[in-house]
Amino acid sequence: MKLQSRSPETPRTDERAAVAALELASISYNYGQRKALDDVSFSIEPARFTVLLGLNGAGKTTLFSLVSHLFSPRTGRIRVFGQDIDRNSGQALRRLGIVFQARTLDLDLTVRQNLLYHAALHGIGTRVARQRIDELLHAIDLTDRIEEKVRGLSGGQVRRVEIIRALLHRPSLLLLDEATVGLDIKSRATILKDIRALVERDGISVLWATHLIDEVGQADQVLVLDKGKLVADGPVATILSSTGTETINQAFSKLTGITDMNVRGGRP
Ligand SMILES: Nc1ncnc2c1ncn2[C@@H]1O[C@H](COP(=O)(O)OP(=O)(O)OP(=O)(O)O)[C@@H](O)[C@H]1O
Repeated sequence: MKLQSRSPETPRTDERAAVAALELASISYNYGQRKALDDVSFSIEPARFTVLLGLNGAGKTTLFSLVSHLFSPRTGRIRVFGQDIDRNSGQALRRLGIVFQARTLDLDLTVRQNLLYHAALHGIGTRVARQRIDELLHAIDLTDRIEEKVRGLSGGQVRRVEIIRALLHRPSLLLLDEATVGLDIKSRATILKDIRALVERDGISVLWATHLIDEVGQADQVLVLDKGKLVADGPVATILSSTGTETINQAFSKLTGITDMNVRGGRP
């Protein structure tokens, strides 16, 4: 069920003027015989915080791997700010920053070394890189750890370094895959607050993948993915009214058929 349906006669003037930050059209993906994504279509608005909500195995990581061009879909089309990920992959990927679920920093390098290395891979000169690293460390409150080896940081601090790394080339769209998984409540709240500030302050578009319903804010756009299918797409209020529910927790249960699973802070 797609909740944000729009009749053909509804005016689309605003949408024609604004290019979607991310647009997926009829994306399907199989691992052998297993269907991981089934005809998924949606678009997300620029400068919005959009939550991609789905249980483990729903297809969130597969979707991120397709958007970041690690995998190629056999069907459909993906555009980042209007740039087709297959035809103009360089331009599309330049606008994209990604924090994957798996941790990929070099544990034996310092925070600064990791960040400078990544900046060099993106062709950012050392002087500019140092300046951006300092700005981001300050914004994300990690300045005092810059000369420390990553091995010595907490899980939450490692995540924040990964977020800084994903922002170094100044992407317009940031994708985060279960960025708070395994972290304590305080670290989760800090990271979520920092990412929401990026949207408010800098106008960055964010796609935040999670299975934790309490990370959804009342003003967010929400995509609900269930067993590879998009089952809801819209603002929280629209999803509640379309499902006849009062909370996003109830709406999610109704849409996915789950009843008593813990999706409020632990792994379901
Ligand atoms: N490399 C793979 N080979 C075969 N099947 C896979 C592979 N990766 C994922 N899958 C399957 O594809 C489906 C979607 O998995 P995916 O990892 O995209 O979901 P997810 O929502 O990110 O879940 P999680 O939060 O647990 O990572 C699942 O059924 C999963 O078992």
